[in-house]
Amino acid sequence: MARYELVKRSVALITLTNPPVNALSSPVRHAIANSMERALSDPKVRAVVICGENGRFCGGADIREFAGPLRGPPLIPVLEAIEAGDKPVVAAIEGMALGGGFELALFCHYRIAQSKARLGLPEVTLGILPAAGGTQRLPRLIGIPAALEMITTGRHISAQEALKLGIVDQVTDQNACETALEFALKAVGKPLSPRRVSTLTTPCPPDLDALLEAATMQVKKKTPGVMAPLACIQAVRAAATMPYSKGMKQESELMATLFNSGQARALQYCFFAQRTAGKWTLPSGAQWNNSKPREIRSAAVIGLGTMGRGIVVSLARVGISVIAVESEKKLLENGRQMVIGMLERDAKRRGVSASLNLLKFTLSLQDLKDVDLVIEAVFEDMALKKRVFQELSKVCRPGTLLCTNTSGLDVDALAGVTDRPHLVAGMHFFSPAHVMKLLEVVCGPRSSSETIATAMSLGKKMGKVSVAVGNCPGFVGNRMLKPYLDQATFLLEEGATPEQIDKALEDFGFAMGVFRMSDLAGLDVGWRVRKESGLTGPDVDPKNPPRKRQGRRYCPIPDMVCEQGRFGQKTGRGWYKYDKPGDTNAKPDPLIQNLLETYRSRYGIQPRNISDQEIIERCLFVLANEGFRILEDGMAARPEDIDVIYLFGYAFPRHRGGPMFYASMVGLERVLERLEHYHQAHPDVPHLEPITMAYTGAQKALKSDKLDEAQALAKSCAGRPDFLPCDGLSICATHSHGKCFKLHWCCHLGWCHCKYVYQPMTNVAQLPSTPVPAAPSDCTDTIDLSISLTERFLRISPCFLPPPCPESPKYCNIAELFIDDYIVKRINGKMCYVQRPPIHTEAPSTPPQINPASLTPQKQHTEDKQTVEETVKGPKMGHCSSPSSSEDSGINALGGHYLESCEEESEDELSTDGHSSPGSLWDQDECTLLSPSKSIVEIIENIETTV
Ligand SMILES: CC(C)(COP(=O)(O)OP(=O)(O)OC[C@H]1O[C@@H](n2cnc3c(N)ncnc32)[C@H](O)[C@@H]1OP(=O)(O)O)[C@@H](O)C(=O)NCCC(=O)NCCSC(=O)/C=C/CCCCCCCCCCCCC(=O)O
Repeated sequence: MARYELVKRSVALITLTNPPVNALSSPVRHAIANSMERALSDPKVRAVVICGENGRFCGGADIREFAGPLRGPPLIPVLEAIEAGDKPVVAAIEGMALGGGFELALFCHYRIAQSKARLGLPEVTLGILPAAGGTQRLPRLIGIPAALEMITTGRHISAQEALKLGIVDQVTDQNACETALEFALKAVGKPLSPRRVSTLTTPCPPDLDALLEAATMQVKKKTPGVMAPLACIQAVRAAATMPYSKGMKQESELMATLFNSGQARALQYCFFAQRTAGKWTLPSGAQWNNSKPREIRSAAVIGLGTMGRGIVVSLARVGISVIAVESEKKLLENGRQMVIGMLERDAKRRGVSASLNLLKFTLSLQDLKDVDLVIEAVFEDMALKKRVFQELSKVCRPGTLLCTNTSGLDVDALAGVTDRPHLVAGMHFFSPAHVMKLLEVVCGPRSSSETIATAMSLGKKMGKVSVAVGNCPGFVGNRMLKPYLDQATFLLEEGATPEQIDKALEDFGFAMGVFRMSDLAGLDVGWRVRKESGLTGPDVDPKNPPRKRQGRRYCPIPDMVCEQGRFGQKTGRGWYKYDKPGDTNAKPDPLIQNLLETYRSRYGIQPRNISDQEIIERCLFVLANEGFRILEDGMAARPEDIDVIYLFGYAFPRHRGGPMFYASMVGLERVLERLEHYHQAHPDVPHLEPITMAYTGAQKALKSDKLDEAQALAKSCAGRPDFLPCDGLSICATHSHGKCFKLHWCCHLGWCHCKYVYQPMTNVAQLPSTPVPAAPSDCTDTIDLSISLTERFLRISPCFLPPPCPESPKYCNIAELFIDDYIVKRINGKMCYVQRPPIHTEAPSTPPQINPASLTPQKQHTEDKQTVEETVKGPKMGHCSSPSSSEDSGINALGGHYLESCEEESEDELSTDGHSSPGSLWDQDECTLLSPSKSIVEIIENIETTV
């Protein structure tokens, strides 16, 4: 965790060794403390240099540690020992010094930075503040205004800026460590007192109050409702007005408030969710670490509208040569000028030269024959896109990847008109494409893993946050947007105003409410989509437009607004009025108020007072509900992906974590209950129907496939602030992923989290129960299973049919379950919770014979799975096509049963062994995840129990 060396015979070199970012985990803090003690007590040592391995000084505190009880030596005393020592300590900063890493450097007496290094205090972005003295030391070093800016924004600065501000003493183009060693030797003998930042007086500007007040106003405007920046300002005030020790106390009190807040939890979740999204995974088993992307050197973009232009800029500025295609000379010329202007402005801003030489503009698709990848960005019209893809198929060399920038059309239908469906994928950019960070990479059923890997890697190269999604109308983001918009307009019908709804959403944290956002985006876009999908158009009676269309509630008000030529900001009128077209200052419009009143009286709707709570619940719970449907349909791999899409594509407030995380913070049972309540009030709005009530068991992948992915996911969740090991008191009825299943991590409010199902956990205390009749003492029908339950599901369960007991007991259950007093079983297609009898005897017997080869954990493609299952010795399950049947049935949070895919009479158990501790599991390698453990299976006769 830290290496200690004596170099140049008199300098102690302490190297932090905690890849990938040398975070200050407990062992690292230990190692620093020990190394410093050793250096200070060794008479040979005259100076100390601290650096980080692999060219990275330190990425700060280990954020994963924030999730659990704080262990190990506290950071501040460890750092104080550095400053207090009587030997000069020099920080050699390469790569980055962030957060606690930067604070570590501030405790050193000198700082040397490599010229490419970045420094900063990003804690505020994690919902906390720099609580290892950062808020007290930085103002003392560089003054209040500069420190305030760095601390409240979390901005990373360059080494040069750090030098200018007086944070570092020297910047070098050479190796920072070598330079620091030389520097340290020269510092020996010089007085250390002036180098101790804690002893400095904060330069206090005369207008301190005004400065802090202005900063407060700015923060409130920029991040309304977010606590951490405000706490940062208070801490910085303490640096200016209090002695160091009191300021430190204030800093730690403010930290304590933030540390346990939901906002901190949400923001830390966002940090990890963003990184998790890059680790894409497909139902086929292909994923980020087993699929190789192609290198893309040349690309083409078809269509130079707003989207096409943004995509060209995004490609060219990362060094990819681009051929831009338009259909008409005038459009091409217009597009060329705009693209060049955009690239020049972008280059100026970044202080580099514009890469105009990478661009070529053409009217001919023939010019695309040699490019590596094409992104089609023509008008959102399926027939047009199909023509383009047919043409591309003829023109481009056989290996060229063909991507479409559609916002919701069927990518597979486009793939189908080409000669290379496996090389077709969607790349859904968000407008403006050179600014917006989100990219949805749409995987069609025929897209190859190489195609997806290439699109994901290209997105990353372009600086996008790329998320792999499935191919369904609207993909993930726009599919969820529809029910959200619907709720907003239904609320208008029922009595709310656009201002009221927007205010509630803005108070929640959105930068813009739904109606202001729609005005900005343009109302005509949605109108056209509704016309194309047959929801509105000339056939609709304009005087009396029906409020139910295509079998569900429909609000015609948006169409009526468009019919008046009100398309939003661009026309100067929309849901609001603007002083002139293009203006952004939205003002309530009495004409809209009028329209709403007339509408309501025409349909006999009695307007009612609608609370902000109802607005938030209906708009946001329906969003999460659709998210759960998307997970269920397998169109997103995990809730993090959905949240990342909403954070980066739809400006969901980051301190709320995203719609899925927010729902879990509210409490999923509460969300379900409210959805049910609203659905009862509005039964003609299917999107309000809670997902667990509508569960259909859509995933059909083989069980072994699911388990592999669940394992990988569970492993990746270990130690994260938003996921905790199962408390053992709750169970997931569908999966029976109890704590002993070794696969299960639940989100902090009790939802079973795995790739395929996101199921509520039920507290055992709330489970209905039926006592189990005592097993006969001479029980011969008990089998000792010397394999883990995971393996049993994967390989062994066929052995249990027909049951080994000649008397053919009707029901099977596993005695050692994940919850002490309960067993879970499926009886006649129903999940039952059965209470264990008070005294229980186990009679081990011979384990079933297993083909050892079949126990090797395998990640394989679907075709291979059959082979594995065929190697299992023993009779096959007669009643259920795969051992995955447990995934297809269960009991939901509201106690309702839903159908399973097995036959009605099937009787198999759903349970786990009882011996795992998730905490220790993740240290093991992939193979031991499936290593055998003991479990007892009992066959119990004739239990009459239903729930
Ligand atoms: C710029 C980066 C560092 C690197 O970027 P990049 O190269 O692109 O790599 P990434 O993909 O981002 O990251 C690679 C992997 O590393 C993981 N990672 C990165 N940083 C950390 C970290 N700091 N901790 C843990 N893990 C980290 C990342 O997840 C990737 O993992 P994986 O490959 O996906 O598995 C970039 O990563 C970056 O920006 N990192 C974050 C930098 C940051 O924000 N640092 C600040 C951290 S917070 C901090 O330092 C706080 C300091 C104050 C400490 C004070 C402690 C006192 C606590 C007491 C509280 C008392 C309250 C008690 C109240 C009570 O209950 O009573």
